[in-house]
Amino acid sequence: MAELQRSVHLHPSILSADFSRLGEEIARIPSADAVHVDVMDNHFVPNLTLGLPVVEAIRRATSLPLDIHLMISDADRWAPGYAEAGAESVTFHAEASGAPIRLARELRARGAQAGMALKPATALEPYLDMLTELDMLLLMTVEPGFGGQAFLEVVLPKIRRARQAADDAGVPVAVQVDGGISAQTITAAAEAGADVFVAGSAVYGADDPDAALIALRDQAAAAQGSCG
Ligand SMILES: O=C(CO)[C@H](O)[C@H](O)COP(=O)(O)O
Ligand SMILES: [Co+2]
Repeated sequence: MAELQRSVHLHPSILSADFSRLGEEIARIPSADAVHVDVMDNHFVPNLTLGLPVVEAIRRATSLPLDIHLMISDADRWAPGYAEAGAESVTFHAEASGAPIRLARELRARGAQAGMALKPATALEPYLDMLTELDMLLLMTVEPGFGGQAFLEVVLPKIRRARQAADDAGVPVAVQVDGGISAQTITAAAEAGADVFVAGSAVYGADDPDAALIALRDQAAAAQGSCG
């Protein structure tokens, strides 16, 4: 089957922003396609960030779409609340869900796009037959839990297999990558077939975060165009 028409989306992660003034920090990235919000529970991952009340406050502080990345245990119980809070997409980890198909359907029923994430070492193949249930598949390119880590090139073949499987099946699922995305790594991820890119330190570590995200998005689009 012919490759689906793709576009590039850049989602800055506020994990690398100043949490004491989140509203102002989000106002520095007006060109973002969505704001990536990392929810960590100090159980699924060894770090603690923020939860539903803060996501609700962020929802009020910006008109940008919210891309919620849940790194929490018992996703079946907690994820639907984030859809209710007005997130455009809610991504749960497959490793934290007992019923991923049911959860994806519940997220869609509550008006959010359904995303499912896989840690670097989690196999893709057991989940390929549920791609139609998903709007987005997140392939982690670092171990979840912290920003500023190095991109794991070992995930590149999994990105290629996911893109190939989606294209072969004609499923319009986005393939998101998260972790270590920068000017040094985004071309390889785009060439492998990713189309949604999360970048935390590479955006908020720049003097001009909006210029940085635009440059990253342009770089990914050029890479995608050169291999399409
Ligand atoms: O989910 C995450 C960590 O678990 C973050 O979204 C990710 O690490 C972004 O930060 P950076 O671009 O600095 O790697
Ligand atoms: Co994330």
